[in-house]
Amino acid sequence: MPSTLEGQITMEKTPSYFVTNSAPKRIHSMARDIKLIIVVLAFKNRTLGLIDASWSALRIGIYALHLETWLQYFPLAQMHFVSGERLITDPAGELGRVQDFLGLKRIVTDKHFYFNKTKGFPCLKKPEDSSTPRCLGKSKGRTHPSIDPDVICRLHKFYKPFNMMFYQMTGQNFEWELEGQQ
Ligand SMILES: Nc1ncnc2c1ncn2[C@@H]1O[C@H](COP(=O)(O)OS(=O)(=O)O)[C@@H](OP(=O)(O)O)[C@H]1O
Repeated sequence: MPSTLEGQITMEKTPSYFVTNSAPKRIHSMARDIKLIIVVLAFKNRTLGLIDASWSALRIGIYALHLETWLQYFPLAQMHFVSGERLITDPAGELGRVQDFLGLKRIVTDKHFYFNKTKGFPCLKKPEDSSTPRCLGKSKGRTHPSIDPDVICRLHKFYKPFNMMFYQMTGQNFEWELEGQQ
């Protein structure tokens, strides 16, 4: 990782940290004043958990459980939760809140995104290092398999109490119980 200069913010992205029990303690002993950004998504909108209904896949989505571990080391004020659903429907709004959380000026706005019909996702109009629009690669925004409605229903019942707990802990309702979400 390159050195962070005055006025720069170092960012590191490892999705698995949030679900790794040993991560909060180790990260806290390294840097206790960092800000944590966690992207969360209704189970139905995640691919992994649906392809492989193993315990480890199910466990990933029990956000309340993971958050409880993190709260033993970091206060909620140092965390920001990004709605994975809104990141797709309103990327500028969601990134606006991320910039606020990081204490940055809202530089990234609506004018940086457009909806790419072929990709089916928002893409960048003009990335920093190029003058041409850019979408995320093939491994992002994959086609999801269709799932038996009965399995969806059972997963819904499984996650509901954990989601309620998560909304209470974060003070944010991600509305995954609304029809069409989860
Ligand atoms: N703009 C845009 N383009 C493409 N994909 C988008 C976008 N915004 C959010 N998403 C969703 O992000 C999912 C992939 O994210 P990541 O691979 O970074 O997740 S992870 O790091 O592996 O946890 C990816 O999940 P999959 O649909 O399962 O591939 C998308 O649902």
